[in-house]
Amino acid sequence: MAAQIYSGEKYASRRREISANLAKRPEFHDSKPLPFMTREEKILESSRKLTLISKHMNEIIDPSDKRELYHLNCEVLGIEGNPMALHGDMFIPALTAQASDEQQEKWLSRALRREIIGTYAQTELGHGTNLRKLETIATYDVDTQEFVLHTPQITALKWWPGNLGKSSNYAVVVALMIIKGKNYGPQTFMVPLRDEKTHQPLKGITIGDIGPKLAYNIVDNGFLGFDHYRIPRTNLLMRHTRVEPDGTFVKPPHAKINYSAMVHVRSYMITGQAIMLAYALTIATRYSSVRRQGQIDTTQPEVKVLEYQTQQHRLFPSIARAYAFVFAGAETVRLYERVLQEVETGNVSLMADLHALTSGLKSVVTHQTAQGIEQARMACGGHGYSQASYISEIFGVAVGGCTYEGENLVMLQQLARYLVKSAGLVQAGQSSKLGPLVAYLGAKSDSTSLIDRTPTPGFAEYVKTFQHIARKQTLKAAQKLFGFMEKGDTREVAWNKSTVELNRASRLHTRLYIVEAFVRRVEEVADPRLKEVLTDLLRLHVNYELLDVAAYALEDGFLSSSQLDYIREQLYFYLAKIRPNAVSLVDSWEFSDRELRSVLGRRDGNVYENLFAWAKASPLNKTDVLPSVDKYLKPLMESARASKL
Ligand SMILES: CCCCCCCCCCCCC/C=C/C(=O)SCCNC(=O)CCNC(=O)[C@H](O)C(C)(C)COP(=O)(O)OP(=O)(O)OC[C@H]1O[C@@H](n2cnc3c(N)ncnc32)[C@H](O)[C@@H]1OP(=O)(O)O
Ligand SMILES: Cc1cc2nc3c(=O)[nH]c(=O)nc-3n(C[C@H](O)[C@H](O)[C@H](O)COP(=O)(O)OP(=O)(O)OC[C@H]3O[C@@H](n4cnc5c(N)ncnc54)[C@H](O)[C@@H]3O)c2cc1C
Repeated sequence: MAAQIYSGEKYASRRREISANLAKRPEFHDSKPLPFMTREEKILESSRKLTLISKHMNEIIDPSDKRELYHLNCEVLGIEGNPMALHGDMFIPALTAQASDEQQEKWLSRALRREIIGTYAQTELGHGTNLRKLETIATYDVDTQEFVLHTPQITALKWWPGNLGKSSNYAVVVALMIIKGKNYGPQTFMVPLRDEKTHQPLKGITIGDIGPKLAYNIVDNGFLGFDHYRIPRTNLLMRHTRVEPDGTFVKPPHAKINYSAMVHVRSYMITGQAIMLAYALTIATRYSSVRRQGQIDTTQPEVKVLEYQTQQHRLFPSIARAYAFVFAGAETVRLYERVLQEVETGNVSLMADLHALTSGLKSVVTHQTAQGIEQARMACGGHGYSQASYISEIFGVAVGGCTYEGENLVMLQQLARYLVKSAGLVQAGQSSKLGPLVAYLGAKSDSTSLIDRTPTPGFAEYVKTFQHIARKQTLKAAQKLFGFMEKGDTREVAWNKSTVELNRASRLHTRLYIVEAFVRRVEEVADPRLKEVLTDLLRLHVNYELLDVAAYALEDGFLSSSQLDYIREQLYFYLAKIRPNAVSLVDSWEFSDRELRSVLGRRDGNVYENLFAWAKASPLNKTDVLPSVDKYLKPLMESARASKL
């Protein structure tokens, strides 16, 4: 099963080898539990381990293999980030996709060797979503052939970029490019921030950390201001866009080609989110198979809480989603790599499809992941609320994905733009022009769903029902938009009046895609035992997801209430059927205890002993009497006692 999750036996077994190798190297392990450290201690500890990784990486992994590096980072550094997180996630991808060969020789090679540390500085105090209104300006000075970076007002301060505050000495900075008074929109520049030897900020640069956040606090998200700060013309990233010495602007082959670092993260983060969801479910499912509370049969001992249907309903559909997301994530990474290669040859035809797909997936997956993690925390009762479970940290890190790389409701609108165009083609009788991701929009629905109308409905009946729902909502939302426009609204006003419906269409389209990705993967599985378990999980998934969106199919009679009853019964049937495999389904992700960092979720199942040992190690228990008691509480009680006398 691990080979299914990790798209092949090769990487699945490499993960095991890497974990086994690290188990023998105590210097790579957390020196104490992360929840017992201050933010400063965590950053120090993470930097220590980062240095070890840089020194010994070649002995443990193939550093050219992104996935091996990712696993090494998960084991050693964990999810709370590290001082070079953005270096790998965005700085290197931005240089790879946007720097010219010459620039890559100068900077990318140094970045890969970790001679310099970089980040991606785009968001500002006043603007994150609307990139065209960024306020940092890069004005071209033809005389000196330099760009002058400037922060004209407080809202123009860069704000949020990861590792900007304290760790990075370079950044790919996004600024509005002005040449001879003309605004050429957001462009990307390579900008030195700190002296390479002293690490002091360079003259003209104001820089620092933005303070603690909900989670992800090892990362020093930062602020950055420029005071007429000059960089050479050749620091504009010029793989696709160019500015000649005389200020002539040479357009890229696609207007949004500079957004590639964002598309990179959106493509990879689907897998990252699936893994975080699986972390939380591993913890909660293992704990639920140890925790005993209450009885189902009063003549029998107390049961494991995993026997309760409500507990299964709380956890198992999310287990299915974690599998679905990791399968969908593998597809987005494949498409991203393909588009990256094609863009190199000047072919930008798939950029819009990739953008639409990743915009929808990032939004739906992060939202459902956060929901699933929070349910997993609650499924652990009181102990879930303790940081010993580590689920609160997993939640905090994962839920950040709803905001970063494009606020979810905004990114759903990006997909909606694509869907509306596709709906326009259908309306114009040009369905043959629809791309493969939206071809279903041009098909005709059956009059009713065939679920429960055939002896054992196959996945095709479910897929058709999801297609019907997504098609109906897309065409309806587009019609609403077109209707407002016909009545005289501008497109923008009409769009704003239709966005709740449009975003619904985007979610339904994306959920259909996720179901299809799951079906595609299960169909490929050859091993019959594996296929049976995955088929059960997929059946749970399709029934659960369909129930969740059934209102759309009930309102036009595509599904009847008796079919809905059938879907509910199927759901309950598969909850029970999956129960014996539940622990194996989470164990199949093969997370080591070090990677999970959860006292509740450890493989040995000795929850109570482990919890007690953890509590005893809490910094508050180092002494029996705290200074706060000596200083305040004792005098308070003493004076209360004295006044009574
Ligand atoms: C192995 C496992 C690995 C796991 C790895 C996990 C990684 C985890 C990493 C965690 C690190 C997190 C770090 C976070 C970093 C950041 O957050 S960086 C900042 C991110 N910021 C954003 O995402 C901003 C969101 N805003 C936008 O993207 C844009 O402003 C916008 C909303 C898309 C609008 O852009 P604008 O330029 O104003 O567009 P318009 O002029 O309106 O045109 C829209 C048309 O452009 C098309 N388009 C937009 N983007 C793209 C694109 N990227 N590619 C192709 N096309 C694009 C869009 O479709 C519109 O087209 P039309 O409909 O045809 O007009
Ligand atoms: C953990 C984390 C890490 C980050 N790392 C980086 C980084 O490394 N580099 C970097 O540059 N940035 C980074 N960011 C910033 C992040 O990319 C932005 O916060 C994000 O893109 C959202 O933009 P915003 O903050 O401007 O939100 P806003 O756009 O202000 O969103 C506020 C609300 O307005 C709504 N809204 C905005 N525009 C529209 C619209 N057109 N239609 C309808 N509703 C709208 C949103 O849906 C939301 O409800 C990070 C953020 C976080 C939380």
